[in-house]
Amino acid sequence: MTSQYGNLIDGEWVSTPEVNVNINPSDTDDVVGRYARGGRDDAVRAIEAARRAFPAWARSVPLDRHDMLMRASAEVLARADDLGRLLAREEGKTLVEGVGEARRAGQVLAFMAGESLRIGGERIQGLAAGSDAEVTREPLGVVAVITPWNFPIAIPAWKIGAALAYGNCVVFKPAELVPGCAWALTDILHRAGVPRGVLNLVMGSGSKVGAVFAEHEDVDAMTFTGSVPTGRAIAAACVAGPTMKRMQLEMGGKNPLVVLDDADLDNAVECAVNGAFYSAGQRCTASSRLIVTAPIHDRFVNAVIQRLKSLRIGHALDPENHIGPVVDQRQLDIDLSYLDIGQRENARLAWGGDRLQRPTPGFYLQPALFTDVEPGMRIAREEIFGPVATVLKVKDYEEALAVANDTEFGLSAGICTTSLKYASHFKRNSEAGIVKVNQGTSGLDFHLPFGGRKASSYGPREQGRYAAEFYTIVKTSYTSPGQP
Ligand SMILES: NC(=O)C1=CN([C@@H]2O[C@H](COP(=O)(O)OP(=O)(O)OC[C@H]3O[C@@H](n4cnc5c(N)ncnc54)[C@H](OP(=O)(O)O)[C@@H]3O)[C@@H](O)[C@H]2O)C=CC1
Ligand SMILES: O=C(O)CCC(=O)C(=O)O
Repeated sequence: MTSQYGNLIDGEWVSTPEVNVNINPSDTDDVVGRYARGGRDDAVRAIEAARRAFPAWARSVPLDRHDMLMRASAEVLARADDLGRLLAREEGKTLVEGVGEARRAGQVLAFMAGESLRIGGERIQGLAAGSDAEVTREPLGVVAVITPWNFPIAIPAWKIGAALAYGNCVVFKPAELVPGCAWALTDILHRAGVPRGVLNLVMGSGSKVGAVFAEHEDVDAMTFTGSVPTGRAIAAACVAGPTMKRMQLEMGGKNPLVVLDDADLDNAVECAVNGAFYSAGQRCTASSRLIVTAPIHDRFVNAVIQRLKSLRIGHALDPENHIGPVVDQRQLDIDLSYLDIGQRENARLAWGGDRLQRPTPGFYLQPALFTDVEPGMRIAREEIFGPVATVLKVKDYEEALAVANDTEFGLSAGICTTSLKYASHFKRNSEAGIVKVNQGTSGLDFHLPFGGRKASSYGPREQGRYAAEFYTIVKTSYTSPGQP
């Protein structure tokens, strides 16, 4: 049987003999669809098509790029309920989260449409008499987009939207677990008028399609979101060839949420529960380390547990549920192994961690809260990427800050406090790319720069106007009037 949903290469939908069967993690008997599984040859053909399309697309009229992205945005927004449903079905986010993410994808495309009109530069007087300099931005060429499964439509939209807005061609490889949203987004952009070869979708495995994108010399830049080990492997391949590729790598996190004695307890509990457990904790910005000062610790932990007891975990498409399944058996096994590791490290499993049975066969796990966690424990240092959070008790703000920064990661960090002094100090001294005060560490605005420090990120920021730093290359031109 060939695939029902093909790859888009050089403007044509192409099916493949190998098929990726897309399974619903809420109900493994439910087949979402049969998607193409391309190989190395498909990846090369896509890159060649993008290379051929680039000169014309680079010279395209900004208003045409704007209008095309706006048409795509309008369709994504108009179909947000259906796309959100598809997302919930293939990834396991709840319906509310899925629809919210689809809307965000539509909004980000509209923002990037505007960016295609706002690309600007500078004119600076040169040092020599009569010399003027212009600093302008040009597209890079062919950009490879490799995305993870946990934000199946928003991350592709913010990468592809930016790449196209600034005049680049794209070869796109989504995570194999979530081909549905990637296909739908590509189809929308294709019908919105993206010319032949400018956007190519190659669904297939990371080790085949992704590896070709990283190695091929006709790819000029790589934007990747995923795990740290994959990011490092891709980075090595991107610099190994004759032309080193520009890279933007967004990777993992082990994000701290500090809760001080003076915090508004209800708000702190909401930030913690939402940040750590919604989307089944499968966010690189998840609040997986809750760092709590001693006087408020027991009240906070009890309140979090009470809140967790009120959450319904079940089928992602049931609007009554707050948290869906984890994405697949592999992720479930990882989560369960960390529950075991935590208990062997003598942390206390204060709540949850049970494998849940529901009417449909799915990967359901009760949110788990560890207390009595020490900063050196593996559960406090390694990214789990599931509904498992740790509580670390600290003496005071100074210790909280030190523990918050004591990590190889640096994506997002939060603090719950009513003290301006501590909030301001934390904003200045947190070693994270994103700092939130009295807000959860997850849930970011699409018009603001997104990215981390340390092992979490490499290269220029994504999103907002800052995306131009990655997706364009600066040219400096000098002009003298010449002889009169
Ligand atoms: N910082 C951020 O912005 C975010 C980071 N993440 C991180 O992503 C991880 C979870 O996502 P997950 O999809 O499992 O991450 P992976 O790193 O496993 O995969 C990410 C993407 O890379 C592809 N890939 C895998 N191997 C290679 C390779 N050798 N060459 C090129 N591409 C390859 C995957 O393809 P395939 O599907 O075939 O495996 C997938 O499309 C978490 O660690 C999380 O923290 C997630 C979202 C946001
Ligand atoms: O938290 C967000 O809004 C999105 C960030 C993201 O991409 C992630 O957490 O995986």
